[in-house]
Amino acid sequence: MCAACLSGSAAESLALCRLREALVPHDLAHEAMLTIVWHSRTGGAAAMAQAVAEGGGREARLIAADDATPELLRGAGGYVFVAPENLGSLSGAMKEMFDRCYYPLLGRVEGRAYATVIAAGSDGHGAQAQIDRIVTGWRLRRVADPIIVNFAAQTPEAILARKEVPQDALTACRELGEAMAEGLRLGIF
Ligand SMILES: Cc1cc2nc3c(=O)[nH]c(=O)nc-3n(C[C@H](O)[C@H](O)[C@H](O)COP(=O)(O)O)c2cc1C
Repeated sequence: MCAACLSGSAAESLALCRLREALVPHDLAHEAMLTIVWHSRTGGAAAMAQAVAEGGGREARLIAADDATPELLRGAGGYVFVAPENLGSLSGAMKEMFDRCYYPLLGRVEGRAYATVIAAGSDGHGAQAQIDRIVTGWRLRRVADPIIVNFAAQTPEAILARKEVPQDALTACRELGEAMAEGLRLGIF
């Protein structure tokens, strides 16, 4: 079991570990044009990150927020940030990724393309606005409309349950990945 997953209950931690293993099949050393940085606790953002990567095809790579380094992010042509909203803002692991990478990349990724996908229980705009604010410092350019998928999870049971992402949301994520990869490949972004 990886260190990042040791905090929750045993069953929850094991499930998250499997999720991480399943979602990191790509060679992290490959300098892909489209880098999808993701964090997920109950599977919603993870499934959407996977769909973005499928759309992006060979030019896309998935990086779990815990595994993201300034070097890996610097090697990307564009970014899709996929994460849950927690307590009105970005989930802690995703915020930690920005805290860790922000200053090493400041002034080194200006003008690159980005987009966001947020998994939410009832809102999602706080997390999205927080990413927008952070990457304004990096001078990234939003190139696609924000995607927020609301799972109508507001009770503790619903919030802790594994999330099933609706097909139309997965399709939107695949199309986002496809459009971003194509735009980067053609030099439009
Ligand atoms: C501690 C915690 C706080 C949350 N706070 C919010 C919130 O402020 N707004 C919201 O829309 N959803 C909130 N949620 C719900 C999650 O965003 C939702 O369950 C989402 O599906 C989680 O994404 P994931 O399935 O990728 O882990 C919260 C969930 C947790 C565990």
